[in-house]
Amino acid sequence: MTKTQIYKFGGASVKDAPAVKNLANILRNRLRNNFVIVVSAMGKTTNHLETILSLKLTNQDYSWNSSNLKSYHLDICTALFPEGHVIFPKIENYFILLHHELNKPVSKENYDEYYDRVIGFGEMLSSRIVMEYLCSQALLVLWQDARELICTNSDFRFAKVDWEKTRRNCQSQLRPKLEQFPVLTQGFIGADSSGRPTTLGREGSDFTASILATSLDAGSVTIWKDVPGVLNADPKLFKDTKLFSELEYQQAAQMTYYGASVIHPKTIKPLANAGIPLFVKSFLHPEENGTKIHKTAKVETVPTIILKKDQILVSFKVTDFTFIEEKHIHQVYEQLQMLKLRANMLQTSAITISIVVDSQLFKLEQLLAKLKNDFIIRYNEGLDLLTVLHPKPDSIPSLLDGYEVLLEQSTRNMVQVVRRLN
Ligand SMILES: Nc1ncnc2c1ncn2[C@@H]1O[C@H](COP(=O)(O)OP(=O)(O)O)[C@@H](O)[C@H]1O
Ligand SMILES: N[C@@H](CC(=O)OP(=O)(O)O)C(=O)O
Repeated sequence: MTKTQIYKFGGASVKDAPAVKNLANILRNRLRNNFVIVVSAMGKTTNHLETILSLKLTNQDYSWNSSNLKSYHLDICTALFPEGHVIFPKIENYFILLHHELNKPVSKENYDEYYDRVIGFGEMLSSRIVMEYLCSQALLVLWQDARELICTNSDFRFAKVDWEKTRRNCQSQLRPKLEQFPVLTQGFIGADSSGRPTTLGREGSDFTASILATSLDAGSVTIWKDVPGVLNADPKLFKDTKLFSELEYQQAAQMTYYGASVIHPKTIKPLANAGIPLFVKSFLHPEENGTKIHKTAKVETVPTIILKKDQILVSFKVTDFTFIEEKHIHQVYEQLQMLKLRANMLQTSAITISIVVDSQLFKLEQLLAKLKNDFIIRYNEGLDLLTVLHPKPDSIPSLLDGYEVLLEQSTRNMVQVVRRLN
């Protein structure tokens, strides 16, 4: 049997009815057996579910938000299906289940588990709609609940994959189906060993494609995006970007590590280990080659700009007239780990440790509470972290025009700057 091929379609590629039709057109001449399709929630559904969750958490009314979300999905269905189609009661049913979950109590203590029970509804809705539409177009696919495949620990919202169990599930449950029909499943979601829903971290559907690929010894993974492939900067933020036709696994992984959001950072390593190529292609121009990420001797040295927004710069100053030692860094990192926060940048001086972290619900206040007795802590919110790989002398100044620089760090191959709009 030929090797499995995996296609992943993210939120932008299923954001409305024309997008779903376009997805079907992409599959029309490409679909065959031994084919897995991974879909994310439609458009910005996950963000909307997060809004509903935070309204619920703060005892505010979310009925307007949830009825909007329902109308959004029903409007897409109205444009795709004839009246009376089975999809309509299915969507109604998902929203009944969603409200059932939302009627349960939530607190800061059970928030992460609660979040994972609710947030996966986006992927459930999307995968049902896409599956029904493909079948209505004579593109027969089987629907698979990803929570029966992707086995994780119970680290809710940031669950870690149990690779052995996931591989066993894929081989025993998915492989026999794939011999008959292509299978469509959800990205981003999994379940722990007790069957409780978990998620792999925001934007984790790319990672799902990679997990399934390694568990099935796939031939390739293709992720379909609204850009021509991987570029040397986000084209929505920067002009005159350049497409990489190919990238070495490590170079692509490095870009994602610093925040190039076109690929989820965990996606590449499993594929690199298994030698499975990753294609990033445009769903708007599917005939174009896009970017191939694979084992290659080619080293790209084009200046590459990565911008992470909504960053917080936190500085910890020792209080006892000593200097910064390893134990202080350890203390800060220990708390970051407990809070599942990553330092996107770290700088130490004689008496201060400065870190840059993503802005995340509750996290800053928890970090401050834990460390306020040992350090004088100051922070600045709403910052940009700019990383330039392979910078040229003229790469940086224009990026700082109109900005104040709060922190800067450079090596031979990289410059990182924390900036704030003047
Ligand atoms: N270096 C880059 N090359 C291409 N796109 C990038 C890059 N960095 C960021 N992006 C952004 O990534 C987006 C695609 O990723 P994403 O929105 O997560 O897709 P989806 O959710 O549909 O899977 C693009 O629209 C683009 O704005
Ligand atoms: N829907 C989830 C998972 C995901 O990966 O989505 P996308 O493929 O649209 O980035 C999220 O928005 O986080």
